[in-house]
Amino acid sequence: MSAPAPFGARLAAAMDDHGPLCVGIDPHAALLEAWSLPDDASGVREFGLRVVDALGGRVAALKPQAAFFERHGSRGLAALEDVLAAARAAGTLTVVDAKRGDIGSTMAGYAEAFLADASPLAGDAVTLTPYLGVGSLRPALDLAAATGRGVFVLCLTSNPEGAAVQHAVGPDGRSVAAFVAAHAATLNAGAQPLGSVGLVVGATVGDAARTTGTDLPAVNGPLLAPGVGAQGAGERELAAVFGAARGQVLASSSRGVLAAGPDAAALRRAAASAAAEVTAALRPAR
Ligand SMILES: O=C(O)c1cc(=O)[nH]c(=O)n1[C@@H]1O[C@H](COP(=O)(O)O)[C@@H](O)[C@H]1O
Repeated sequence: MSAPAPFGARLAAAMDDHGPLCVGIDPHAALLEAWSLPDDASGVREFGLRVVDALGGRVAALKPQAAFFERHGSRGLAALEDVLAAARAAGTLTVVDAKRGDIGSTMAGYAEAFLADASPLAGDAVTLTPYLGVGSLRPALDLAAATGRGVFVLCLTSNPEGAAVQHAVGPDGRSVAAFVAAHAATLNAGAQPLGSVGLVVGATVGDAARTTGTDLPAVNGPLLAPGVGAQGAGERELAAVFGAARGQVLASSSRGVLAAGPDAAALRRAAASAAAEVTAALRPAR
């Protein structure tokens, strides 16, 4: 069997086809109630499958939030596996939002869980946290490269508390965010049209890329931008945060789209409207 195209190339094609929108699958207890689903593993499974059913083949990517499945234990994890399998069958890219990071030897275990071909928890990409050192992520980066998968490493997160860590300046005078971005840039060097080592940069971070000296265009990889919708960011914020890196951005919205459910047609309308908004911001007519 031939090796799959690298994640960056597959994502770039999906963004061209559907617009640069990722819809998060975040089965919060309040949303389960609003969708008349039980707050248990069967509820999160049904929630996820309905989102895939409504939006599979219509958006660039889906991003199940592992936390909301893990809170239901082993049955919740089985539900996440089923949702990932359904998205795969629908031909839609998935980002498993698990935010893992550990010392290298343990990181190899997380990498096997979320990036190995044989793992039922593997999507097309996984979110990673670099705060045990970017070098500690090596097992995940290697396995992602070997299997045609991708990663999104936290860089400038959408929450206000992130700045205290991410804007901090190290002994070499570089901010933590700039250091993480430079690492990704090295790994993505020469990749066409986009590398597979992505970063998370919230759509709510204002001018943080500039003030922290984080060179986003140089990353040459995808930039996952949560914060659209429920956290308040829209067209103006996206354009301001990303500037010359706009073409690399995969904007992400969870509650902003999910609140329209459970009706499939309403979910589709909400996703189409969010996709139009982020497309206007990120891919203005040339
Ligand atoms: O990695 C993420 O996706 C992420 C990073 C970040 O900086 N901020 C952020 O909100 N997220 C995730 O994006 C989703 C945002 O959900 P909404 O605020 O409902 O759109 C949640 O699943 C968060 O965990």
